[in-house]
Amino acid sequence: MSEAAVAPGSRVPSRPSAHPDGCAGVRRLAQARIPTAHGELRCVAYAAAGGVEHLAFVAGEVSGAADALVRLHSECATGDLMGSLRCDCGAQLDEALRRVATEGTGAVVYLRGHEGRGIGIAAKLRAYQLQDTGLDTVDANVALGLPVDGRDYGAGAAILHDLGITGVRLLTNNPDKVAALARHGVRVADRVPLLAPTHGESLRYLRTKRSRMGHLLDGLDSPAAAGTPTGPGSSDQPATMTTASAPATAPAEERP
Ligand SMILES: Nc1nc2c(ncn2[C@@H]2O[C@H](COP(=O)(O)OP(=O)(O)OP(=O)(O)O)[C@@H](O)[C@H]2O)c(=O)[nH]1
Ligand SMILES: [Zn+2]
Repeated sequence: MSEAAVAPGSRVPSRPSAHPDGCAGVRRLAQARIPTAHGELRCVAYAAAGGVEHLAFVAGEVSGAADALVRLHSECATGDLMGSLRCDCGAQLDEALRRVATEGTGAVVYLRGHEGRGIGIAAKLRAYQLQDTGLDTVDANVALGLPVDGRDYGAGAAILHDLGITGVRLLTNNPDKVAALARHGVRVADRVPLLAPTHGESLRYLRTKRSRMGHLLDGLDSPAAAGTPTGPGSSDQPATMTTASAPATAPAEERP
């Protein structure tokens, strides 16, 4: 079934990697020490296919690690740079950096070219416009004739390989990301949930990720999250997202 054929409201099928047999090559370009609010990290820049430059922010000595704490973070200019509350990316990135720096070893790999789940920033903005007319994040991509999720993790796997990381504890709520890394030869020893505070606008997006993309997001139905006001102009006070079990009667999935 092609992604364009995803029926509205239905679960998106898992996507096999475009490169099931190996990792896209990357080339190490440069590195430098980067002091951050969470501690000192080493930033390594890589060149990948198509002229894309990825970044790895590394804490401590990871070479030879079989269970390094790792985040593969997809670029999101609106969330990561500008603090958009339409998604949880910015808060997830900050939390991942904090966790890796606190642990003292590990890496946050920042994957450029993943913007908008691979469709690019302009197309993501078009998708946002469609979402403001009622489509959810999956159907908006489909309506544009674009993949629901066009990301490939070959370069990410190659970067881990270059760093000498043989196995990871992966910071993610996305089981497809775990499977994709495994297909690229990275042993995923564990999946570590990465839950960010929810806001009125991101709650709808997160519920779609859970219901249609299989993301493992416990706690979305906790009273704090469910009670968060939604829509433009709503309070931007975060509702803490926890791993508490959901109540028996979950609110309807997002459809404005
Ligand atoms: N096309 C599209 N992309 C989005 C939208 N919201 C966020 N993104 C992009 O989605 C990417 C992040 O993917 P997510 O599905 O939020 O999370 P994930 O990385 O798969 O999973 P986690 O590891 O749990 O964070 C970033 O590149 C964002 O730019 C949206 O509504 N439409
Ligand atoms: Zn985002």
